[in-house]
Amino acid sequence: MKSKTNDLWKKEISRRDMLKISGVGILGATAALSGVGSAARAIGFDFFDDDDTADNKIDFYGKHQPGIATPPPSHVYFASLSVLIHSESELRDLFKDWTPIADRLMNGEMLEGPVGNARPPADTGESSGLDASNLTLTFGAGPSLFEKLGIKHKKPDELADLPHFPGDQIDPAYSGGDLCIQACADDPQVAFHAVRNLVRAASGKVRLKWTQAGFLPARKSGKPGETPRNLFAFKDGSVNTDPSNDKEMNKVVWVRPGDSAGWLTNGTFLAVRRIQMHLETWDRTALKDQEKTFGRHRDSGAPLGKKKEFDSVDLEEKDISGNPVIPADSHMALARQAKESIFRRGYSYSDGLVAETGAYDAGLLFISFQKHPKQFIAIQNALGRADKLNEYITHRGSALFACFPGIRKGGYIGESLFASI
Ligand SMILES: C=CC1=C(C)c2cc3[nH]c(cc4nc(cc5[nH]c(cc1n2)c(C)c5CCC(=O)O)C(CCC(=O)O)=C4C)c(C)c3C=C
Ligand SMILES: [Fe+2]
Repeated sequence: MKSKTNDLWKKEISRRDMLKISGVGILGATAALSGVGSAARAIGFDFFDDDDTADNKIDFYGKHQPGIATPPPSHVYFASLSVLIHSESELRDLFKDWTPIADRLMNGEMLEGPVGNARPPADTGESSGLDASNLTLTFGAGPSLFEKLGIKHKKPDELADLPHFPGDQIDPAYSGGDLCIQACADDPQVAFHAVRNLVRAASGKVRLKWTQAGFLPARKSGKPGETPRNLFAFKDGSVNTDPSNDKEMNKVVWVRPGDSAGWLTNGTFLAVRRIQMHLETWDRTALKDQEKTFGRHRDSGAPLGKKKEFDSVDLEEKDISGNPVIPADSHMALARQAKESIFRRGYSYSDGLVAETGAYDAGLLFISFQKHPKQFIAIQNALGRADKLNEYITHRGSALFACFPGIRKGGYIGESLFASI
């Protein structure tokens, strides 16, 4: 914290300052931290951990979790976890332990603890010298969590494994999970480091189930605000929910009071699909067929028959032979058929080869946020049945998580879940 110490007048104090004052040392063991937290609260101070002066830093605290409406940095490290604990109180302790760590990671700070050559360093260390890199950490709970912890009564009904969709070839190795951590950052090493250190701090309480790294074009190499291209070279995200528009986000993404379980208010549902894209087949496909597949021009991103990316889409328009200009089986036409909206925030991935075929194991780590999973399900049902794009893709991984509301200063991850009955 570079400048917040004199905010004592405002009754705000950082955990680090508090630790210094109490002589515990900077961010010691998390057990020590929670003790200091109570001490701080007891004398009337609120936490004020966010280091607003840190470089390239996103706020950890707020009404909604970061990593949803915040601009997507160029890398993701997505981790699905299995819990090894058995009770709600153990989960609460885990989230209390993770909170100051997540805050510190998002401030671009190294984890600190007891030192000495005879023990492993407190921080795994690979982000040493790197800044916060716009790291965001987003935490979610999968349907299986509630059963494992004996709290099925707290599971929102709509939080269930996604159904089987036509054409799915789902591999359990990339599916499900009790918890998820979505780490996004402009530096892939920062995203990886964050997950690694959170999982390490929870040793014996969670283990990794599956992970997936992903990427977007680096923000600094493209024109600002330009829609990124996917691995089929098409602009992906031209029509999407606008994360800066609160009205739209409230309609499409954020759970509002009465929409779901009360504890999920201001949270959302995260659907994730690991979708292999058959690059070899695509690269043998004529440009006009590629464009008919999406219903858009490749270079401009414009709807077929139009000039500019954001020109309006007219699915009724016919060519001189009376055929639709935008084919009815194009990805865009079918995605619209469901008349549902979602907020897409996916990343490309490339993971070596598929052993059996020697093909690229590359594609889209599709991630969407919506206030109810039925929004995603309706669109995927429409696509799964008839999408021309299905000739070029295979869905291989699938999971659904309920992402907690944002974390309040002085609070902890998932707090509302434990306050609910
Ligand atoms: C269930 C939801 C969706 C999945 C799964 C999905 C996979 C997928 N999409 C592309 C590439 C593009 N998608 C585009 C548009 C688009 N896609 C969805 C939903 C899913 N896509 C929606 C709701 C939309 C918007 C439709 C509209 O209202 O116009 C586009 C066009 C450009 C754009 O608007 O973003 C592309 C390109 C791939 C490659 C893929 C799986 C690998
Ligand atoms: Fe799409």
